[in-house]
Amino acid sequence: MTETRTILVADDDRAIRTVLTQALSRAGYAVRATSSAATLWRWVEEGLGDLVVTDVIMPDENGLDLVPRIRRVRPDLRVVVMSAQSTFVTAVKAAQRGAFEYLPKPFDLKELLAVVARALAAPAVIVQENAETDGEKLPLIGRSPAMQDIYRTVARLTTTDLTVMITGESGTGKELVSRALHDYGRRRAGPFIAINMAAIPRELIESELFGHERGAFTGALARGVGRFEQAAGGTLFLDEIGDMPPEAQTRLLRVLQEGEFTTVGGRNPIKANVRIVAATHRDLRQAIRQGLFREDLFYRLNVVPIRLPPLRERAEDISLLARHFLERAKASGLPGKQLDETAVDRLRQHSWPGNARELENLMRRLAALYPQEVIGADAVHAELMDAENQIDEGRSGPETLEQAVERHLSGFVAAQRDGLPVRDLYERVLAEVERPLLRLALAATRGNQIKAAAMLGLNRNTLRKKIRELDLPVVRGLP
Ligand SMILES: Nc1ncnc2c1ncn2[C@@H]1O[C@H](COP(=O)(O)OP(=O)(O)OP(=O)(O)O)[C@@H](O)[C@H]1O
Repeated sequence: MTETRTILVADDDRAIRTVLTQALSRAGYAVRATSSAATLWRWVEEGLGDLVVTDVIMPDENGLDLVPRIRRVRPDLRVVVMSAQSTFVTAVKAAQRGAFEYLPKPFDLKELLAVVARALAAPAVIVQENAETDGEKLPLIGRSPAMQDIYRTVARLTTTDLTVMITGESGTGKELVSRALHDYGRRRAGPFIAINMAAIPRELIESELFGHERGAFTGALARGVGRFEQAAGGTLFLDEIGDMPPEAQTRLLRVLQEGEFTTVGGRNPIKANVRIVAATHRDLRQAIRQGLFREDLFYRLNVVPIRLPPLRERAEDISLLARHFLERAKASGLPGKQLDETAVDRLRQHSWPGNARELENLMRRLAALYPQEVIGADAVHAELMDAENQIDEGRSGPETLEQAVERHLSGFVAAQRDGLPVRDLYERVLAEVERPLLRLALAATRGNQIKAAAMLGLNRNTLRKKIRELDLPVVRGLP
């Protein structure tokens, strides 16, 4: 029989102690629970317990302050921190002080039990205490579960130098997250250097990244220092990595493999000393299938992926963010404004294709243009409509597929509003797109399913299955 493990629980809320004690006992652990940090500390000093689960705010001491002390006297004793103050800074502090895991309250018991099991099973590693970042100013706003997951990941990453790949639509905060990784990470004393692949002429990207020797190309009058060298000791943020030209991709891959680089026109290898954070709004897997992005480079960069959800998937963050942006606008010299509840409701109805950046711009406009101190739904609505009209007018060139689909679907949804309930809409709409797509691919390859599958980037069996499901005619050699 395996020995019973003992969990030490500290929380000043009796209800939480009861629930945790019951759940952990039922799962086969012995439990000791207390409401005070002092008692927890005494147990730890006496050598009791195999794991600590502690709250942050307790009447006599902050649970986070206990973590480094616990780790000093009992480095093997893992600590799980729970907190209702579920902010980015709490998550980072818990990670930096050596907590094994951080659980934002409320959490579900299954999650807690999984964390407890993991903590007890994890091999004993001595977590180095990391120097602390100070300040409570929050770099990232949002309390949605999706953001909590991101805080936890970012917090854990601040104690490592692992390469990170951030994906997300434009304006979701990719640059902000990369800055937080740097500002709260081990390299924060070093530089943070950003380079945007989409903003630099393709032929200059290699020399921008790696530097060049004098005379390496026409116009290279002096030696140029590249971003890799500038970022030494710090973080290099490769923005819009999906837009990197193929030659630069090959060169970057070599740097990641070998840990050193040479300047354009140079011979002597220079040791790379950067933490790389890459970001993209593109679907890189699709770019790989299209032969536009190197798969081997992708795997080198995608060591820890972070996906930033679009704002419409975390509507509960909109009001916090909006108020945060109004504060920022005020700090930059614009008049201070409040939003009333109707304004917040109207904000929640919008789909935010430009994500947090769009919300930030809207808040700045409201602060600058409206005289009243309290902003209501009317002002928000008027500004949203105005921005939409401007986009429509400014739209040049042919309509994109996405726009066409959206136009079509909004008409469809509006027509159904008072009619019968809509069913299976997702399947039906996808079939509408899939059918012409497959038909065209088959026509273009004269019914050759191998070629059509390659063209579509689909597996041959998947294509065959889809042809059957969509009831498409199979014709060979035509037209
Ligand atoms: N969670 C957040 N909390 C506070 N501010 C945010 C948050 N997310 C985004 N912002 C703000 O929104 C703006 C856009 O964010 P950012 O530039 O990081 O987006 P991005 O994903 O890098 O965009 P792009 O892909 O267009 O470069 C910035 O001013 C940023 O400070």
